[in-house]
Amino acid sequence: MKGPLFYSKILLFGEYGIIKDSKGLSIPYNFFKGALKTDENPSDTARKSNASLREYVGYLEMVHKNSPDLVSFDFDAMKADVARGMYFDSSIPQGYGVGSSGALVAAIYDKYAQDKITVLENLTREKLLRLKDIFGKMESFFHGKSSGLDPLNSYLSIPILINSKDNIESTSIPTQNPQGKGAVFLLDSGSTGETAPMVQIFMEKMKQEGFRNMLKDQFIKHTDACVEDFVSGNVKSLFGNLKQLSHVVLDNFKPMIPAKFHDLWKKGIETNDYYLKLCGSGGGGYILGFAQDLEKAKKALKGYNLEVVYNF
Ligand SMILES: Nc1ncnc2c1ncn2[C@@H]1O[C@H](COP(=O)(O)OP(=O)(O)O)[C@@H](O)[C@H]1O
Ligand SMILES: C[C@@](O)(CCOP(=O)(O)O)CC(=O)O
Repeated sequence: MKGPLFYSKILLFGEYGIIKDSKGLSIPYNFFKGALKTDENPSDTARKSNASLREYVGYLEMVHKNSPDLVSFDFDAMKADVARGMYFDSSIPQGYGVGSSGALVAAIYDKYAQDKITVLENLTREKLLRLKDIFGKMESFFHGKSSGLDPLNSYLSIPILINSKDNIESTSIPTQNPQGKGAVFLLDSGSTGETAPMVQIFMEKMKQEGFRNMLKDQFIKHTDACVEDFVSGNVKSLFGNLKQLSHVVLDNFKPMIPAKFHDLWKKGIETNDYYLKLCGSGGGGYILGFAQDLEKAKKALKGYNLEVVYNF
């Protein structure tokens, strides 16, 4: 893969909550990546990607028309490249919660945005927020309401901490301990999920007062506590809060958890061998797991495909 590369991300905490006003923490995941490319003899996948970019150009024109002050692009170059068959050559699985659309959005902004905010300049809080706004609009094409955090993470390739809607910063996370027994891992659900309908379900649920209260008093409370614990390296407290978060998600975000994982999710909470949470919008794709003792978790999850992404 040539050209600037854009990586997948893992939203450790904050899915759905960050659309409202929770904290969030997102880290680059360099295992998967993508770049814009043009081939002499495009494959079927390349053609399909190109067709989707064709539609995307029209959407971006509309975004620019509606909000000319937000962002503008070199549309002539973009259209010419797309007509020549440009596509997003990407190993990032789609609908797996690791930000395939985010990386694509970051790549398009990087190549075609005018007066773009670059990675090299001093990224003040204002610039980060502006980028997040632009990316939120750009990514909406792929899944309706978007916080813009996925493309921001992919564009900057650094961990991003969301303190609240209008307070975000780049951050560092505690260094990994390769000898540590604890781990964060991805669990492959074996099927893809679709972000758009999941976000739609969430927005529908938000019309109910009971759900809104649960979100504020439980989901966001535990999410915020997890973010604080993770960033400060407070592992003991983190696992207490993770258990509560896992529980609240199982009780209130059932459509986002593939049915065949409901029992496994519950078993983790009961045995404390591991705690599961959503990875991105859910509905399929990856599920994110946390274990204090990875070997124990592996035994309990025998037969499932685990990919370790962080060691405590
Ligand atoms: N390589 C690609 N080429 C063209 N479009 C892509 C590519 N990768 C992702 N997309 C677009 O992004 C969508 C998936 O993004 P999304 O629903 O946000 O899921 P996720 O971010 O979890 O992968 C796809 O349906 C497709 O429209
Ligand atoms: C559900 C949400 O909070 C995260 C979505 O992540 P993904 O598109 O599934 O990678 C939406 C968003 O913040 O853009």
